[in-house]
Amino acid sequence: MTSPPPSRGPHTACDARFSINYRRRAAAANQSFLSGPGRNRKFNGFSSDLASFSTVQSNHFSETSSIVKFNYLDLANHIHFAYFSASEQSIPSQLIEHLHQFVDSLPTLTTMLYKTGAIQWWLDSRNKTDEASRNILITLVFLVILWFISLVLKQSRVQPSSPPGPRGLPLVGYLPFLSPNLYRTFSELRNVYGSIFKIQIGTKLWIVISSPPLVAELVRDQDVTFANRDPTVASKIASFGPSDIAFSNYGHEWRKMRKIFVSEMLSNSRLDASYCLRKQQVHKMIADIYEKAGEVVDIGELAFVAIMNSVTSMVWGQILKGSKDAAVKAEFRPVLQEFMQLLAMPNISDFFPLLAGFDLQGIGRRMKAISLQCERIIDSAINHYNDLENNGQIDFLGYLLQLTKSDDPAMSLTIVQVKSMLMDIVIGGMDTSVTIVEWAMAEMLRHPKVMEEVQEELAKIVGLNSSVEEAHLSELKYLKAVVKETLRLHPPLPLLVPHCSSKPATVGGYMIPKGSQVFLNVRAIQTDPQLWESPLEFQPERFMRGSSAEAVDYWGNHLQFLPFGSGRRICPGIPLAERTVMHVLASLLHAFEWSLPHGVEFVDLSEKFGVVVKKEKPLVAVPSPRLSSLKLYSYSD
Ligand code: HEM
Repeated sequence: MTSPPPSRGPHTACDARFSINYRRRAAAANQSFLSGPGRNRKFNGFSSDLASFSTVQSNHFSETSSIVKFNYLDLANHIHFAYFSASEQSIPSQLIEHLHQFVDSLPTLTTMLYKTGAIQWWLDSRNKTDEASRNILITLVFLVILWFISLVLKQSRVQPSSPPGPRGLPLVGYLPFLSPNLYRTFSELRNVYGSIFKIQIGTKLWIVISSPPLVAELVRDQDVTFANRDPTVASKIASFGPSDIAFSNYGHEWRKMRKIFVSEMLSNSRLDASYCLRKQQVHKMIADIYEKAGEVVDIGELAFVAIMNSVTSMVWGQILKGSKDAAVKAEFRPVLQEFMQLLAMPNISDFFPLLAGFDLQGIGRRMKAISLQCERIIDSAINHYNDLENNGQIDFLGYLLQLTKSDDPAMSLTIVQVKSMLMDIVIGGMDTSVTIVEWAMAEMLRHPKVMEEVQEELAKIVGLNSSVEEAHLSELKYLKAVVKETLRLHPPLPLLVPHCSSKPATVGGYMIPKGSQVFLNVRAIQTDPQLWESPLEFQPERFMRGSSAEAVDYWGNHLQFLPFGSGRRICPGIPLAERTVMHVLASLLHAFEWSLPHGVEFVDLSEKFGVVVKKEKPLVAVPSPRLSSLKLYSYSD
């Protein structure tokens, strides 16, 4: 073995260039590494190794041709640069570790090669053949190292893992294990898999989320990505396409319809203007109940009639009068009931789109028939409007029909959009509001002290010689707390309306593929013991002044309480829902004392899962009048 060549003083220009580059990059890399926990140790180790190695070797190499030195230093420089770039990307820690090990071993490897004479051969080579072999070798080594680094970089781009979830059967996935009460299945799976899990149902991937931080990632950080819908076969038919607000994808037409809905149709001024229509229906309900004082009445049924009448009055005003109006309403009710049932039915066509053409359960066919009936009812109202040119009625239908003639593309609607928006009000607004009235009354019958307190508040604010008006509602703080507590324990849509991802996204560190259906389990969040004290107790006081949840509202700002959702898809009907539910409840409790029928000892709170989660058994109770004047119970058309 020949001894190492002696040092020949100062470094060449090439060394200097390497040294400047090296120092510049090392400084930058150090800075970057210092910002990442636990990385600086390795990097500093590597840089000092490489620096000392480069100094030692540059002394040894000074005897050899500058090409060799250039090649070697350039190679080191490239490795270092590639290593640095690799480190800049978020490479999984295991890969980083491998890369560190490899780079750390470079000086040792080279010393080994030197000792075995390989480098000496390289340095000593003088003839052309050796030089060519040496250059080929350098190129090969360089290529191998680049290949290794590119492999590491490629692996670093491995997608985050998919959320945990139960295994299903081949083809059908978890479908056979779903209970009709989806909420129950989701709660059981949450106990096993945590706040985010996936379920494969046929070809569909469901993601279920049930913690406020994950909800925030969805409805705040990535709201647009998750603002799509994946409507079922039945809901597509029901929403004419879909061409409505509830089932259309996020996009220009959806934004336009929603804007018209929120800022025009449900604006405070328009709701104030249509108050007389709602008020009439509430008075009619009180008069009807008075007729049955002392008898057992079905509260859900009464609320349904009052709310359906007030919603349909707002939708097509008073253009359908007397017997025509009564006939339409009588026809509408069973149609609506079947409509809701079909919407809630699990449909094979939704889980296996290839089978949709066969409509194996006949849900599509039945939904088409029901939708036609609804369309016929809406058409008959539209025809009346067309007959009564300039009749001055500016209810929802009149207003929307005007927009079909608008030249402004930002406001113009097609007739199909008008019909589907009317259906949104009827479908979205009716069952939800009726259900909340029924649950609130059920809870108050179970908690007579709460009912007493609401009635005391009503007596104080409204007085026993007046009827409740919408103007009183803002002062009824305790009743509002009762409504909030009911929405917390019995949200009508406990899983909201499923959202759908328009592109791949990451939530909670897990990969959510494009087209996944995402369920936000708000009911689980609203009864989470880590977020709520005594979460299963009905305690409206928790929302009253001075209590922990005093400031918690349902406008999507507090992610522990989301009965109407949050983000772009939040329910646009809150202003109308608030007025309707509060007015009906306040009137029922102000006008009557309520007691359980003879022989009934407790109120059963069992649930029936559907599009809306209702009471399984109808709520029945006995009313007795409590107002001072008979006039307050009278009603005339
Ligand atoms: C107590 C009564 C109500 C409750 C609890 C309720 C709840 C909800 C919920 C949870 C959503 C889904 C939000 C989401 O996907 O993130 C929703 C959507 C919707 N609600 Fe309501 N709602 C009520 C009343 C109303 C009323 C009165 C109307 C109509 C006047 C209405 C119209 C709609 C519409 C059109 C959507 C679809 C919004 C969209 O997809 O952009 N809702 N509602």
